[in-house]
Order: sequence, then C-alpha cells, then structure tokens
Amino acid sequence: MSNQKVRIYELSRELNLDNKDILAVCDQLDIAVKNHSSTITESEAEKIRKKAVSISTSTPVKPKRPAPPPQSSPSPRKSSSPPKPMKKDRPRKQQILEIRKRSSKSDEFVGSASTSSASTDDSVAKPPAPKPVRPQVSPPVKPKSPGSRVSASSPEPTETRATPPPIYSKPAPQLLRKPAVKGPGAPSKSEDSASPERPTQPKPPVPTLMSQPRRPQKPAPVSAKTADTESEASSSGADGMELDSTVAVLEPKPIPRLVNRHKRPKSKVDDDDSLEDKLGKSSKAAKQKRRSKKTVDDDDEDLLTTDDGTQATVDVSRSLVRPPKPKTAATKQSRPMVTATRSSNRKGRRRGSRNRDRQQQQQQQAIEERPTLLTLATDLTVQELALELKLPETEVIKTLFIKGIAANINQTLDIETAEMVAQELGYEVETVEEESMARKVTEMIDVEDLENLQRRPPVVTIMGHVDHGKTTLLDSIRETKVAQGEAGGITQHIGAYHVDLTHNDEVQQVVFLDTPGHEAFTAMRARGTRVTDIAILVVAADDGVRPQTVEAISHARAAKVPIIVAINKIDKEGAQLDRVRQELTEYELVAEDWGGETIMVPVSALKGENLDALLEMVLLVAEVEDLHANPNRPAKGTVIEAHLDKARGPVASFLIQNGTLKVGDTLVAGSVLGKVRAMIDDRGERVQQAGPSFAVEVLGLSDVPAAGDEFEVFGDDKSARSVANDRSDQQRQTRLQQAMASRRVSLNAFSDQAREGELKELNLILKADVQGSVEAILGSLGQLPQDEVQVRVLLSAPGEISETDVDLAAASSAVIIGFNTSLATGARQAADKAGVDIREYSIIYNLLEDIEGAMEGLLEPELVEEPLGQVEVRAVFPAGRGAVAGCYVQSGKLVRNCRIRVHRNGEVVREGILDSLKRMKEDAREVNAGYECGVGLDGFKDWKEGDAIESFQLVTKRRTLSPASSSS
Ligand SMILES: Nc1nc2c(ncn2[C@@H]2O[C@H](COP(=O)(O)OP(=O)(O)OP(=O)(O)O)[C@@H](O)[C@H]2O)c(=O)[nH]1
Repeated sequence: MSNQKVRIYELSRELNLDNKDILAVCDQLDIAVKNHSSTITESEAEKIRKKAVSISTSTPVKPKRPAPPPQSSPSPRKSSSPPKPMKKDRPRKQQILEIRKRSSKSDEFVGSASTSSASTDDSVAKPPAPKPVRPQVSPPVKPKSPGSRVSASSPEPTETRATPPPIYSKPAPQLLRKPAVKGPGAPSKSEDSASPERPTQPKPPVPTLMSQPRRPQKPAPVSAKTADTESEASSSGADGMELDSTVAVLEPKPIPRLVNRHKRPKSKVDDDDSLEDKLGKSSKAAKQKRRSKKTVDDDDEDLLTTDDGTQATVDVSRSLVRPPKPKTAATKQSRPMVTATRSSNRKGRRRGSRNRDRQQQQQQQAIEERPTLLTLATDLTVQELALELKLPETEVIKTLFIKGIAANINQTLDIETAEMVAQELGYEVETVEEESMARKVTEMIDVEDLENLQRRPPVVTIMGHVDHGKTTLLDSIRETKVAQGEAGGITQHIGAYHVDLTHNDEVQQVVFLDTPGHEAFTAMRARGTRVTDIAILVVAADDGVRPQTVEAISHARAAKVPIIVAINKIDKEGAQLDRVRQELTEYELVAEDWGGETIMVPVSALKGENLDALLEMVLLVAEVEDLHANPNRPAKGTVIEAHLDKARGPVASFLIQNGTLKVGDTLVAGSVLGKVRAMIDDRGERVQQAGPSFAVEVLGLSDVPAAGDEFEVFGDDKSARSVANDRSDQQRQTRLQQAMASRRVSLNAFSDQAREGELKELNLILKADVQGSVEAILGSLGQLPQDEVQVRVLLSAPGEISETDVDLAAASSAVIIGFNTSLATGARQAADKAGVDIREYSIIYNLLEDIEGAMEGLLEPELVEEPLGQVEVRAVFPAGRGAVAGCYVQSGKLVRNCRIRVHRNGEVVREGILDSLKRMKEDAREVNAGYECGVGLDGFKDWKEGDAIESFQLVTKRRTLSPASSSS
C-alpha cells in the first residue's frame, strides 16, 4: 500500500474536494507535489484524507456544494490563490472565499461554478490532458463554452479583444489580457498561481499580444459600474446562487472579487474603490485619484506591471482601487507636482521635493529681502503692490478684503489704498507725492526761468494748536475780523491774504495762508505747508505745546520750511513764556536767546502787541530764503481752495507760484479746464493779472478742481483741452473703480459679515462745498470708534448731491451727507423714490454728532432689567399638580408674562416667567401695589410662605459708542 501511487486529482475526486484544496493540504503537510497530476504515495494520501476530513468537518462549505453533475469534475473551480493559499491555521472558509473570487475574476468560472460548468469541469477532469483549460479562458474558445457565464451575461461573448462589449468593458482588459499573457509565457502572478496546469502549458512567443491589453484600456475605468453590475448579475443569477449563499455564510462582502482580481490584500482602499465603482466614477476622476495615490499602490504596480508590463493594466486596476478624494484647492495646487510624480515615478517625487525646497528657499530669501519701507509714487495694481512688498498677491487681496475692498490682482489701487494695505502689513510707507509737494515751490521754476528770476513775496502759513490764536493773529495783521464770520467758530477754508508791510521804508508784501488749527483739518494744513515758504507756529503762552503744535512742527519740517514761533497771548495772566520755550526745546526748537537758532517772538494777537517784530522776522527770514520767480511767463501754481458758488459757478483760489496769471488765460487745474473770466484778490477787488506769490480767486472754470491740484496756463486751447481730457478720464476711471469696489463690498462681502453680526457698517456718501471740508469731515470720521460699527465712506467729493450719488447710495444702502452744499435738480425726487436718506449740515460738529448717533443706532441693543415690583407670598394653595402662591404686591406691580425671581432666605430659588396671574379667581393682566393676587410659575410648586418675589421685565436699551456709557 505504501508503494501505491495516488494522483492528486484522484484523491480530490475521492474526497469530493477541489484539486487545489488537496494541493493546499499537501502544502500544509509538506508533501511535495506540483499539480493535480502529481502522484503521491498511499501513505501520504492517507494523511491527506485525514487532514481533509478534519477540515471538511470544520466548514459548512462542503454541504453547500451541489452534487457534481455527471461529467463534472470534483474540482471545477480553480482557486486563483497562490500556491499556498491555505496556511496551516487558516480556516477553511478562506478557501471558499478564494473560490468565490475566482468566480468573479473570470466570468467563465462564475458560470461554470455550478450547473453549467461542463466544459470547465471536463477540462479539469481530464488530468492527462489539462490543455483544454486553456481554450476555456482564451477568447476564441470562450464563446464555445456552452454553459459559460460570459455567454449568459453578454449578448456578444465572442467579441474580439479590440471591441469588448459594454458589459464587459471593465473586466475585459483582464479577461482578454490573461490568455494573451499566459500564452506567450508572461503570466500574471495571479494566473501563475491560480493555474496549477500552467507548467504544462507551451509558451509560444506571441509578441503582438503584448499590446493587446491596451485596447480595452480606454473603456475600462469608465465602465467600473458596468463591471460590477455584471458581476453582481452573475452572482445573483442562477449560477451564482450557490456562490452567493456561500459567501453569505462565510464572508458577507463581495469585496474579494477585487482582491482576487489584483492579487492584493483586502484593504480599506478596496472597499472605497468598490463603492466608487458602484457609483460609476468617471475615468477622469479615477485618473485624478490615481495621481494622488501612486505611492500607496507601489506594490500593486509591481504586481501588475510584471503581469504583462503594460501600464494599461495599472490604469485599469487603479481605477478600481482609488478612494474618492475631495477636490480641494490643495489638490488642485499640488496637481502639477503629482503629475510629475506619476510620469517619472520616484525620481519625479524627488524632483518635486527639490522644487519644494527651492520654493521654500526662495520664500525665505523673499522674506529676508522684504523691504521695510515702501515708496509709493503712483497708483498701482494689486499685483504690482504685492511685487513691491515682496508678498504673495493673496496677502494683499486678503488685507483689502478685511478692509472691505474686494479686489482682484489686476485692480488698480490708488496711493491711499496701497498705503493703507502696506501699513496694515507692517510696512512703513512714504509717498513720493509728499516729497514732491514739499519741493513744489522749486519745481515750479523751470530752467528757462533762471534768467528772468525776480524776488517774490514770501508765502507764510500760520499753524498751531486749536484756539491758540491763529485766526486772531492773522486778523490783527490784516486788521480785519475774519474770526467773527466763521461758521461754527472754526476756520473751514484755506484763505490767502496779502499784507503790505513797510520795512526799511519800503513796502513789502507777505502772503498769508490762513490754515485752520482744528484737528480735523490736519490734511488741509499739510497742504498749506506744501506751498508755503515760512511757517509761523502759534503757541499760546498759557497753554504751551499741545498735540497739534507738535503736528505742525512735523509738517513744517517735512516741507523743510523755516519756523518762526509766535508765543501768543502774552497778555494773559497765566502766560509762561519760558515754559513754552522749554517745551519747544523738546522738539529741537531752541530760542535764539537760549543759544538756539529758532526765532521766537512773544506776541499778543488780541492786543496787537509785538506784531511788528514778528513781521520783521518774517521778512528777515524771507530775505534769507532768497525767494524768486519769473513773472514773465504763463502762470503755474496750486489750487488752495475751490468750491461751487451758486451764483458764480466753480470758484478756485489759486496761489501763483511762478509766472503771471491774466484774465483770458486758458488753464488746466487738475483735470479741470478753464478760461480765466475774472480774478478777485483777497480784498474783493477784481484784478486783471496776478504775479508770483499772489493768491486770487479765479472764475471761469468748467468744474470744481480739488484743493492741492496744480494749475498751469496753456498757450492754446487745444493742448489745454487735451491735457484736461486725459486727466479727467484718468480720474473718472479711478473714481469708478472706487465706487465699484465699494458697491461690491457693500453688496457682497460685508453684508454677510454684517448679517452674522461680525461687523456692522454705516455706508456714507459725502458731498461738501469744498475739498477742504471733505477732508476735514473724513478726518473726523476717522476718529470715531469703529470697533463694532464701521463707517465706510463710499464716495467723497466736493460738489452738489447728484442723482448719481443717490443711485450709488440706493445700491449700497448708504446715507448721503451734504456739507454746505446743495442738491442738484432731480436728486431730491430720486432720493425720495429710492428711500435714500440725505442729511445736510453746515456745522461739522452737528454732522459728527449725527453720524455718531447713527452708528449707535446700529449697535446691537442690550437687554437690561427694568424692575417692576416687590411681592410677598403669604399663602400657598395646591392647584392641580402644581401650586399657586397667594401674594400681596408690596410695591410696583405684577404683570402677566413678566419675569419673576423668587427669593428665599436671601437666595434666589427660582427665576422664570409669570404665567398665571389671578385676582379674585379671575385672570388679571396686572396687579398693582396694595392688592392680593394668585401667582403661578410654570413648573414650580415649591412655594413657601414668606417668599419674596421680585418682578421685572427685560427691555432693550440702545447702546452708545462710548465704552463708559455703554454699560448701563
Ligand atoms: N487774551 C488773549 N486771547 C487771545 C489772543 N489771541 C487769541 N485769543 C483768543 O483765543 C481764542 C481763540 O482764538 P482763535 O484765533 O480763534 O484761535 P485759532 O487758533 O484760530 O482757533 P481755530 O481756528 O479754532 O483753530 C479767541 O477767543 C481769541 O479771542 C491773545 O493774544 N490774547
């Protein structure tokens, strides 16, 4: 017996087991066999029988197997598992899983797994001639298989490799590839291990087959769903019943199909893929996912590429194994790098990592090279600003967005906005404009003027803290009473005044610019400095150096203008000259008599004391400054002030800094074209011409220019018009952009935040009589606390309130503020129609007060308790499941639905809403002091005699912006 040889297939038939099962047992028992045709000794067979019996009793599989058909081989289903599918401790059910896998891998096997497996079984049942197995999976033979699942599920099972039927589109590459690969002797790992017959197969070289798997590659990923459907169909069909039930007992999921297909261990990824396939993800999505999951699949790749060496297989299989991945920005960004990785594999990854390193280095370098000071000369786009700041554009866009401006990289930012962004990002900013303004006086003179230069009067600015006596000083000098006529007691416009002085028996002229001293007029004062030759700093002797004194010193210094200090109000009792001198030394202004170089003149503007000495000093300094201009040329200068006069139209005060302005001259001021119709000097007298350093009011302009604009006379109308048009277009563009940006912000970005309570805003459109007022108001608005409510000025300009302003206000829920200006025809009707609020003011304080009020109105009201009364519980009555407190209202009242707090022994035992209030058993709306009542509180029955009830109600209270007053 021991010498008797037994073939494996005989043994498997005897035991009613698969060949592979027997082979696996052999493996476990370390019996050397090659395939089912191998022979073993009887003793070895006996061992196998024993082992097989023990396995078969441990698994429900066997009973589930149908009786083999007459011609069926006991082992029709070949395991697709590797040669060692069953480890010693592996349960039998694992084996069955593999059978199931095999079934799904090759549809022939699915079909042949049970009833119609004749050909398959036959092929395996003839041990000496295993070759018939080969045609079974080979496409040309496949259709001939009568019970083939392929035939059953596909209307065109004989489809060639080049055009697989749709239902097969997914698994087709594998089905078609396998025979092709097997044939030429390039078997896949799976096939290799799955077919014990393989070593007996011839290996004819079929080079063309190498490319064949590529044919079905295209449709493969697309038809993931189809493949699944088909597989599902196969398992749900009659043929699949047995397998399904087997699987149901042993392993609930059909996932093994995928595992088997690729010979990969089951993983989470597979689960996802299976799901993905079911969802019918497109091949594009699958490809995308492939890119990002390359590393995970390295093993797969090895496995699959050794299969037939084609990428097609990889693609097909990967389309199955990609987990769904959300399309995030990060994914998009990393796409190029991932693509590179995909194409060049690990090298590419290394390159990608080098690129990242380089990028990091560049970023680091950029940070190191990042400037701390930014010089702005002109408007620039977001992109250009980012470049200047050496920051990503997104940083700039983000900063703008936070500030309420939605901008793209091509959006042009004006200097102010760019400055704001840069400062916000921690840069120091200097605008070239400031520099050039300070040098403007000299720039006014051209080279051609040099031969015709003549001495010109000095232009003097009086600066200083509010109420230190600037206007009074100028008033005294001019011997007029300007201060008395000012609206609200504040100087609101820059005025220019000529003063004739007799000095050394010679009449000399000095031009004074009357700049306001209120804090709100900082910007205007700065402009005054730009055109000035000498600054008189007024410091009240009884008040000393104050914030705006310091500011004025800074402005004068920035413009490199000599400072003469007028220590004013020396007539007052509290005047302390030395204290002022002392304080000024802190700002490097040391009086001459203290050994310094600063001229300081004690004066009394009110009493006119020592003014001559002051003026003498002005002339002295002017002499030193050596001020010259060429009066024999067309005029050039600066617009000091401009406004729209109802009767006279646009009126502008020009300071002529070079040349002579004459009536009839054609000029351009900013972007405004004009022909001088009339000129009026500061005394109200018409003049025909005005020379250097003179200030005149000019009529004949087509529009109101902006204060600070330069003006220039042109020889011919044509060139003047051309320059004006160009500038006008430029300005209109900028203004439009600003307006559009504002609208966008209001309508989109900020509204969301406002709605969410993160930020509230008060949109304003500001129109004022003159540019100076506009700037003053803007400056004051900027001072308002805006932590909770933000003031956004969508548009600010001098001029009338127009219908366009109303449109903008309506579109952006803005309030229109008019300051000393009027409404254009139709504006009022438009505002009424659109429900736009137009508010008009002539005094800045009133305006600010109203704005502040409006902002407070926008603040979330706070809920505060308003006490109602005090009640005592005198008795407790049970009522239903609860209790009613018999009370006496000691003070105030009880109101139904008011809030009550029950106090007992100094503690609050309950707080809630009074939901039942009765008086003499009748429902009462309220019960006043001195009356008894019954009180019920929902869910509270623990009343005690002697309880004190405090009644109150919550009321909303308007909050104010001031932190002190906001807490009630
Ligand atoms: N006693 C005394 N009072 C003065 C003198 N100069 C000005 N005042 C008073 O100081 C107050 C303020 O004077 P203004 O000339 O309006 O001061 P200002 O600096 O022009 O003020 P703003 O235009 O608001 O910036 C007025 O009541 C003046 O009468 C002075 O020399 N002596």
